[in-house]
This record gives sequence, structure tokens and C-alpha cells, in this order.
Amino acid sequence: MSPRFVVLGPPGAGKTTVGRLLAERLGVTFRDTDDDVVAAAGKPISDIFTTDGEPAFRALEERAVAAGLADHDGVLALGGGAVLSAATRERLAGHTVVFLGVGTAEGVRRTGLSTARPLLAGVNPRSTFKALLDARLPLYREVATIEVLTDDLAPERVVDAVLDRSG
Ligand SMILES: Nc1ncnc2c1ncn2[C@@H]1O[C@H](COP(=O)(O)OP(=O)(O)OP(=O)(O)O)[C@@H](O)[C@H]1O
Ligand SMILES: O=C(O)C1=C[C@@H](O)[C@@H](O)[C@H](O)C1
Ligand SMILES: [Mg+2]
Repeated sequence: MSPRFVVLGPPGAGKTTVGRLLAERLGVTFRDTDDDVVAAAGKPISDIFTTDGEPAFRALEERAVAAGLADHDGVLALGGGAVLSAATRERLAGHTVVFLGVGTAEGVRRTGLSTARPLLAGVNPRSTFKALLDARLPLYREVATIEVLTDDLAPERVVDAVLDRSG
């Protein structure tokens, strides 16, 4: 069993929004590893970060991604930082992996000041977002088989682009 599509990208790229729509379009189920981590930990992501720390979150995330890749046959969205794990990047080989891209201005606009995203909760979300993008772009591109820049596309049009490019 293997997901039809694995969806990844930075916060605000639309992994959850587009992943859900893509699953609806295909008539398959949607799963988000962020939700699986919350269920496993029994608390919200922001609490895991503040109480247990980012490494504890990353360990739970790595496990949730491995389980999703093994058990889920619909659309699987990963957390924005899942690609930081080399083991996860290796596990993604052979899967259809969609990288949803978003530029800094649009990414910051979409994520706003939400405290649900602990890594963007600092004093300067713009520079934080840019640094995160710069560090992760090569990792997203290393594992992606399809890339769609979402800045100027409504979510349904992002789904169209993904399906167009998946042949
Ligand atoms: N293509 C798009 N055009 C405009 N707004 C969008 C688009 N995709 C997502 N959004 C909006 O941006 C916000 C973030 O989207 P979403 O939660 O799907 O991102 P995400 O990639 O799952 O982020 P996270 O990494 O935090 O889980 C939501 O308010 C959503 O409605
Ligand atoms: O970009 C990130 O590192 C994160 C993105 C979210 O999906 C969550 O997985 C968490 O807030 C961390
Ligand atoms: Mg999401």
C-alpha cells in the first residue's frame, strides 16, 4: 500500500487545503501527519514544542510519516519540516511527491500571526519564513517529483496543476 500523492512544502503552501481537495477530486481519503502527531501526543503541536521541545516533535513526526507511507493509500500531507529528517527523505524515494511552493510574501500573508505555528511565532515572521525557505528549498526539491508554485493559483487550480503534471 502506498499513498497516491504525498504533499509537502513550507507552512502556508496549502498542504492541508490542497491535499484535501486533491483527495476529494480523486475520491480517496486524506491524511495529515500533523494530525497523527497531535493524536499520538494527545496535545496540540504548539504544546509539544513548548513542553517537550522540537527534537521530540521531530521524532514523533518521523514515526507518523513512516506509518503514513506504509499504511495510507490516499493523499498524505506531511508537516512542513518533515523533510529535515534524512530518514524521511530516504523513505520518500519511489513515491509520487508533490512540492507545493510559496514565496515569502504570500507565505507570511497566509500564515498570518497564527500561534499554531510555533516556528513562525517570533518577532519577525518575514525573516523567519525566508530563512526557513532558504534552508529547506533544496530538501523539498531533493524529494519532489512534481513542483507547483502556488502564489498566484487558487487551491482548485493548484489541484489542476498537480493532476496535469502527474500524467
Ligand atoms: N493556493 C492558495 N491560495 C490562497 N490561499 C491559500 C492557498 N492555499 C492555502 N491557502 C490558505 O493559506 C492558509 C494556510 O493553508 P494550509 O493550512 O493548507 O497550509 P499548510 O501548508 O497545510 O500549512 P502548515 O504547514 O502550517 O500545516 C489557509 O488559510 C488556506 O486557506
Ligand atoms: O514547518 C515546520 O517545521 C512545521 C510545520 C507544521 O506543518 C507543523 O508540522 C509544525 O508546526 C512544524
Ligand atoms: Mg497543514
